[in-house]
Amino acid sequence: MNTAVHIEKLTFKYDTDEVLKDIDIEIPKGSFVGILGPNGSGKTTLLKNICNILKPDNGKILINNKNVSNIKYKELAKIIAVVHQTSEIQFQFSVFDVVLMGRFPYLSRFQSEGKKDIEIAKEAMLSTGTWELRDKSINEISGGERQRVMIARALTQQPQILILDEPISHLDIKYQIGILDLCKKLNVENQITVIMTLHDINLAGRYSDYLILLDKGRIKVMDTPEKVLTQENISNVYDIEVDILKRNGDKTPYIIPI
Ligand SMILES: Nc1ncnc2c1ncn2[C@@H]1O[C@H](COP(=O)(O)OP(=O)(O)OP(=O)(O)O)[C@@H](O)[C@H]1O
Repeated sequence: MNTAVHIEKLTFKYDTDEVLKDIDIEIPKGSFVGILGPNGSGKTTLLKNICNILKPDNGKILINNKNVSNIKYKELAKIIAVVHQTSEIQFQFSVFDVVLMGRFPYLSRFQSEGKKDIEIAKEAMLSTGTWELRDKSINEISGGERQRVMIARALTQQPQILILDEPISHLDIKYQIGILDLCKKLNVENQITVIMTLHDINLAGRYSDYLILLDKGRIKVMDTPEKVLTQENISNVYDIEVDILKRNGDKTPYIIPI
């Protein structure tokens, strides 16, 4: 298998308690992977370990078969782009400048962006519906608009792997579907590996090739949505009773809490 991210025997703790335990995952290149799990189960911590913001206490993470801790910052930024749950930007940058910052891995220290960089940023903004916001200050747009701007910045990095932490949490239903459709299109047409955490189990099932279900820092199961979204798995991990529905001709199960 051609593997984009290979995690071997990873454990991680912030203080004394292990937040991630014995994590073994292989994410195939070009796949769309959804990470599910209750609040505090370790989803964000896992994403931060994958992109080298946090260092594992044990085990290792290979990106394109190279240990992530040995990949230089700018090199890693050409491979992985991350959209965090919250993103503080202190200065009054324009939305366009923030998106253009996504080109930093491709520029040397004092080099400014050229025509090609500006074109790439514009294209990313058009595809995320943020081009109209370009002259506004980044601190004067709504939470949902900001979320789309941060996705545009990540696309401007032209990554091989796109990591998104709750990318649709502030979005209305139209933009939720719009952003997930866009990620799927990038995934299918450009073979970008997409890894995202989501709280919406049904949307995660609908878009993902594989789901990872985390439970108290451990992997309960990683498999296709059909195999992960079972009454047993959901009630064990979330402690709720659910019904499973399937629409005609649709393989993906739908979860309805009882
Ligand atoms: N910076 C930190 N220092 C100490 N503990 C932390 C820190 N960040 C998270 N934790 C703890 O680690 C555990 C996992 O947190 P994490 O944010 O990874 O969970 P999550 O699954 O992403 O949760 P959510 O769905 O609420 O976003 C939680 O118990 C949390 O309290």
